[in-house]
Parts: sequence; structure tokens; C-alpha cells
Amino acid sequence: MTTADITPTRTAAIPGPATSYQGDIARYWDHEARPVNLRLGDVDGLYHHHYGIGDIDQAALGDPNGSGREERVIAELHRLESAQTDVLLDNLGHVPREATLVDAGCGRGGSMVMAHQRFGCHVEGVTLSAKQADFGNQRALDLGIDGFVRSRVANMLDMPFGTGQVAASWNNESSMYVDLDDLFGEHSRILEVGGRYVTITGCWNPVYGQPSKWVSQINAHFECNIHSRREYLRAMADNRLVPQAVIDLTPATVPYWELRATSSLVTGIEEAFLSSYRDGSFQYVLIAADRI
Ligand SMILES: C[S@@+](CC[C@H](N)C(=O)[O-])C[C@H]1O[C@@H](n2cnc3c(N)ncnc32)[C@H](O)[C@@H]1O
Ligand SMILES: CC(C)=CCC/C(C)=C/COP(=O)(O)OP(=O)(O)O
Ligand SMILES: [Mg+2]
Repeated sequence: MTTADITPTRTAAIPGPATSYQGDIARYWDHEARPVNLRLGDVDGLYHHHYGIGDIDQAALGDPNGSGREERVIAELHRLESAQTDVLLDNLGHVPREATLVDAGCGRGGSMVMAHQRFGCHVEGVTLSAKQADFGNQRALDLGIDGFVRSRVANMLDMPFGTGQVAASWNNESSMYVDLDDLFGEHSRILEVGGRYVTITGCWNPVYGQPSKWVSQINAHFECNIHSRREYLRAMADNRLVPQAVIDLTPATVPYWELRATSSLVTGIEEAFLSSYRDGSFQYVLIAADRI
């Protein structure tokens, strides 16, 4: 009997992580179960691992000391996280029903479901975490959209899609886990010419000088490597991605963090986000680019 005979097909079909770092990140997300993410997702079944934007609806929050306040704060934080996805989808431009979209670093799949509900198209997601992919696929099954929305365990630097096959792709708070030249080279490969790429990300501000202590704290908290704004624009330019919109979402995300800091679901990272947004060392940005 050869080694091939005793190797399970599953092992052969799903290659392991490309690097030890990716193995650590896969484990991180396989074990993640923070109430701030699960309780917000439970509001309407859209599970996000990104942050929120927009003004707080004070009327929806009601009396700060009133009963049911905590549930209302959770619902409001969740509304702002879904509003963030809506802005990302707004920047994809026209998406026909027959298009295929790719969510690189798809998490539990909340953005994918919203994209399908808006455009009626196919949405493919990749994540390093088998737990997240299973979770996203179960949600799609529950919603009866599993024929359109699919998550897979795959490396976004080596995606299981053909060259020029994809109408649009995005990274929603997932680009701080990879080298940007490698990432944009891969998006550029899978996108059709004229296709659209969008990222929403946190980046450090070169005008500040170097990554601040708050940025270092966020990196340590999530085991990620936040890039500078300059790195994004350079790596896009080097990989046939021409920015059509660069939007500073920092003022729009501050109310989310202020509200989150008052909730019972704080995780301890709120001060780092608020301080770095306020001292100008860190920015929350959207970049939409066309593949030329
Ligand atoms: C902060 S979560 C964002 C999830 C999702 N985009 C959202 O908005 O809810 C980061 C995601 O990036 C994924 N990720 C990190 N590095 C990756 C890689 N090299 N290939 C694929 N996914 C990766 C993680 O598995 C995780 O799902
Ligand atoms: C903007 C930056 C730098 C993001 C880093 C990536 C990240 C971990 C995003 C949020 O995930 P999450 O929703 O799981 O985090 P939390 O538990 O804090 O809500
Ligand atoms: Mg979250």
C-alpha cells in the first residue's frame, strides 16, 4: 500500500495553510465566538466580522436608563455594521444577475448574503477558517440561497477561480492579513478587464509618521499587520487596479465606536480604535478600483 492509498480524499481536496502564519489565523477564526459578533448577528441572521458606519439613531436607542436598552444598543450596532456593507456594495457599480462576485476573506458570510439579496447574482467566498465556511454555508442553506452563495476554505492569495472570470471582488476588513502586492495581483488575475474591486479597511496614516502605539495594539489584538494608506495605493497601481473612489470613512465610524464603548459587549479594543482615529494615526477607508 502506498501513502496515496491511505491519504483521505478530503485531505487531498483541501490543501493546508500556505504558511505557519495562515495556520495561526485559521485557528484564530475557528475558535472565535465573541458575543459582540454572535449577539449582533442573531438580530437578523446576518453575521459580520467588520465594524459599523453612520449616525446613531438616538430615538431607536430610547431612554439610557430604560428597560431593554441593551437589546436596542445591540440592534443599533448591528444596523451600522450592515450599513457598512451597503456602502461597500454601492461601490461595486452595476452587477448583472448572471455575474459572479468574490468575497476575499468572507468571515461568516454576512456581506455575501447581502450581495446576493441586492443583485440576485452568484457570490463566492474564501476564508482560512473551516468553521466560518461551514457557518456561512449553513446560513445560505437555511435561507434557501445555497445555489447562489458559497463559502470555501481557500487562500485569498491563490483563489480557486479562473483568470478573468469574476465581475467584481472585495476585501471587507481582511486585507491586513496578507501582503498587498500578492493580494492585488491575485484580484487582478481573477477580475475581468473593466471589473471592479472594493476594499474597506483600516490603514495607518503616513502623515502621522509611523504606526502609532494604538495601531500596534490593534495588530497584536487581532494578530494582523495593518498597512499604510500609501501601501494600498502603490500596490493597486502596480497591479492594474486604478482607484475610482477613495473615501475616508473615519468620521462615519467614530459614532459606532463611541456607542460600542458604552455597551456590555466591549472587548477591550475600543480605546485603541477611538484614540487612533482621534489622533489621526489610523484611518478607516474605502477604495474602489477598476481593473484595467
Ligand atoms: C475580520 S474578518 C472579516 C470577515 C468578513 N469580510 C466580514 O466583513 O464579515 C477577516 C477574515 O479574513 C480571512 N482571512 C485572513 N487571511 C486570509 C487568507 N490568506 N485567505 C483567505 N481568508 C483570509 C479570515 O479567515 C477571516 O474570515
Ligand atoms: C479595521 C481593522 C484594523 C480590522 C482588523 C480586522 C478585524 C479583526 C475586524 C473585525 O472583526 P470582528 O468583528 O471579529 O472584531 P470584534 O470582535 O472586535 O467585533
Ligand atoms: Mg465585530
